[in-house]
Amino acid sequence: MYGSERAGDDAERTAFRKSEKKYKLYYENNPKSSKKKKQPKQVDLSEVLDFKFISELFNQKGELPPGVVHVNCGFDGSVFGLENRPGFYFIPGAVTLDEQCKWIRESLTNFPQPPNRTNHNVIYGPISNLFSAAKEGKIFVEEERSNNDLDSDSSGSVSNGDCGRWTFHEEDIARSRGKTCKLVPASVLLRKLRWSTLGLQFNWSNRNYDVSLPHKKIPDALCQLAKRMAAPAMPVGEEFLPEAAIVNYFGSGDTLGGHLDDMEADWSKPIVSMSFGCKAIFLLGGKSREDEPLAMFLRSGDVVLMAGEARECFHGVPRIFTDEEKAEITPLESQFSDEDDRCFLDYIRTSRININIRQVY
Ligand SMILES: O=C(O)CCC(=O)C(=O)O
Ligand SMILES: [Fe+2]
Repeated sequence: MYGSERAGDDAERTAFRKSEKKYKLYYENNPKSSKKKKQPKQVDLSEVLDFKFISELFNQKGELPPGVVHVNCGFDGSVFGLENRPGFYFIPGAVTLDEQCKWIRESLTNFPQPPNRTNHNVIYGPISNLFSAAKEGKIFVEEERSNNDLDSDSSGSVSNGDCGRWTFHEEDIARSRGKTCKLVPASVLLRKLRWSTLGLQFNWSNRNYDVSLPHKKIPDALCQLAKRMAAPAMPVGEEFLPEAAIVNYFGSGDTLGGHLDDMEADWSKPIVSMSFGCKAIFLLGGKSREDEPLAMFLRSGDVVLMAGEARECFHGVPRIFTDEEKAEITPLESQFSDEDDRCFLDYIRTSRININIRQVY
């Protein structure tokens, strides 16, 4: 479902796919000799629902656009729904700026730490301290393997079955070994980090939760936040129990293809999906890929809930906006203005992070 995967021919022609193509990032064809930075092609955003604007209009005048409803549920802040998508909730600006910063930091430092798995696991095995290695300009080096090296872990380096042993090194040491070993800068690996999983670990090959994989509980503060956010979509008298979370990382041009999240047992429980960093377009389709999806903006701090019938709706993220004006992260940038936070600032200026939290059983 990630951007690099190819959809089949039939999938190419669905209403959902057409919408994905409409909003996807394309560049203008600059003449080859031009030294100018690549310019993104302009896209018509007039049909994209903007819940920030909807919320402002509702608070000022009590007005709502056709098809949008205000949900009266005692939540501290406005909650909106869609007439023809029961179980879908949008809470604009639900997460405070302080909390946004906290979860951005956690998503980059602690969440990708073993035993949590990331997309890098299959190639490199578990990687510890990727963010600090990137910050320090380190290089990941594959050591030459001898037979008795395999699966030994005494040096603190990583070994994972068929993967070699990879270790972070200072640049000069790494380059001196570069003639015989594979090298990957930590900054490249950080850029290519696409997901990490918290709590019960999701196995992407079998598309199920693998309870036999080692895991840590989701941090308590994140559970508390998710419980509070889930409330508008919860059956009366029940409490949301966060058991697993997927953290998605998007750089410029990255997409999340249309999909359903159907591996959880009880679809009456919501998926709590929180957005951080650059603004994105979210597509909410229907139960078939043939149904015309609705496009909406997701900004840093927005929360989306998908419960009940909305759990059966295709959805995805065809676009994030990384240009200064459209990313809408000025308040976040000022929070990361300290010199020590430079690396967070650099990352988030061109990235989006989504944390979606699930009750599995
Ligand atoms: O990034 C988003 O807003 C959506 C993420 C999502 O749908 C998922 O991880 O299943
Ligand atoms: Fe999803």
